[in-house]
Amino acid sequence: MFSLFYGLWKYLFSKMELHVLILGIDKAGKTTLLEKMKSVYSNIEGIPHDRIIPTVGLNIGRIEVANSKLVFWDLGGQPGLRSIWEKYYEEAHAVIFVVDAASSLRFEDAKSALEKVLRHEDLQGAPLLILANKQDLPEAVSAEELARYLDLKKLDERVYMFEAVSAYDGMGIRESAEWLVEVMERSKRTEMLRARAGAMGPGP
Ligand SMILES: Nc1nc2c(ncn2[C@@H]2O[C@H](COP(=O)(O)OP(=O)(O)OP(=O)(O)O)[C@@H](O)[C@H]2O)c(=O)[nH]1
Ligand SMILES: [Mg+2]
Repeated sequence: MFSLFYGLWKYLFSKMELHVLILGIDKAGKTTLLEKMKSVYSNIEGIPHDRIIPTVGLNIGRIEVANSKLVFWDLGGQPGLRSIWEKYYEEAHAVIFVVDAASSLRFEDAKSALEKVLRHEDLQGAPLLILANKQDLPEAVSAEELARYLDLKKLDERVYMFEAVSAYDGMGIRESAEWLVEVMERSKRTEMLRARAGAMGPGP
């Protein structure tokens, strides 16, 4: 009997969605990246680059990667909108932080925004994927160079990875999504969020 319930429990949890928060300062390429992810994984063409406008509210994208259902929350990165980010932290299984790797003048702004994200207690233990976006541009720095520029402290206990990507040509997109799924599926944070969702039940 126990194993029957345990099997059902595991089955239900395996069907649960994993929430990925896409953060980064304005113009980093978050929305363009989300559209590219959607087109890579669903074969449906995303919104063309030139029709994407700066995000003010929230864009939601759902994709399935290696049998896991992912829900992406893409928020606006303009300075006045960054205070909204923390409303999503508690429910996020992982964070993608997008950086425009071709705009070295904005690395300092990106670094302080990311440091603030990492200090927030509601994101404790959340795996972090830092993307050096716009690799199709000749001035873009590599993932290793970006890691040196950002020089992040206190990353030791967090599962993280830097990846070079281009939301235009799709470079690094599959590697990024597959890494995320793998780390989220074994993270303690996912276990904790699933247990919490299970304890609250399906609701009325
Ligand atoms: N060359 C190049 N340009 C990109 C890439 N990704 C995004 N862009 C461009 O960068 C600009 C900003 O892209 P968005 O996707 O709107 O950036 P965002 O991070 O969502 O910006 P906010 O919503 O304001 O926070 C647009 O002109 C995009 O076309 C990329 O991989 N390569
Ligand atoms: Mg946007």
